Amino acid sequence: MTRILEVRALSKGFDMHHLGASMQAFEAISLTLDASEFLLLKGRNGAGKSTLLRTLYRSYLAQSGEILFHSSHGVIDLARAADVDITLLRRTEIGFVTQFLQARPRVSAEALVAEPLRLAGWTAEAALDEARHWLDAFGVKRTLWPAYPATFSGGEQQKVNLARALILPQRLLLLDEPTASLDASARAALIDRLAALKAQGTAMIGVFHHPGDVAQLIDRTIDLTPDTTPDTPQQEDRTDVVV
Ligand SMILES: Nc1ncnc2c1ncn2[C@@H]1O[C@H](COP(=O)(O)OP(=O)(O)OP(=O)(O)O)[C@@H](O)[C@H]1O
Repeated sequence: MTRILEVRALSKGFDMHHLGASMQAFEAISLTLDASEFLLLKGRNGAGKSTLLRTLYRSYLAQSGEILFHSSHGVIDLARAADVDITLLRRTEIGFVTQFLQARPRVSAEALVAEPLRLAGWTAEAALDEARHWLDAFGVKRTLWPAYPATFSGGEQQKVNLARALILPQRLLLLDEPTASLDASARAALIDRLAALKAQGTAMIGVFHHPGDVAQLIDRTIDLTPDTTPDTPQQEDRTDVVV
């Protein structure tokens, strides 16, 4: 078993300056994740699922605790790593998949999807070929490939986003409701891609409104709702603790 992530006593709160108050999104979370494991985060609205994913990705700074990521270069605490290291890891080892595309002015859909490969050293031609393959796999119409995604429908933008986010195998993939508003064939393509990445060793932590979509991928479940007790067999097998 190859360890990918060890989260120790991780907490995150927000200062709400306009109210002169702070609120705790989650507190003292500990978990481990190995290669090829898929961990489902569940919990009621506002339980902190998205905030935990964003804290792991370092979009948010942790309040306390450790996020020990076993990178290909050694163990690094994502809670404390320098921004430059985080940028590099995001390029090569840690992916974040949401339903929202960050379109850029005058960048075509195919160029946007090819970009991670270009940054990884692929030639322009090979990267474009691969990008087109994934745009096709996710069901983006051929006529849209050279167009700018800013004007695409929500679902089309989401498919471009998935192609871009999943084109390169990563060590760790954070999934924040990636199936929301996808049509059935794109959902099937996404699940196929996640299954292939999992088989190749990618570890995944995901939030899904309809976990049934990914039922066959889930190895363990953690409930972030405060005061919940483990309720799945997978959890009882393991020592992960959410307090
Ligand atoms: N940037 C922020 N500033 C202040 N409070 C925030 C911020 N982001 C999230 N919160 C608060 O943190 C709590 C957890 O939010 P989060 O979005 O992580 O919940 P969630 O479990 O993903 O919810 P949902 O199922 O509704 O998507 C909520 O009470 C939310 O209001």
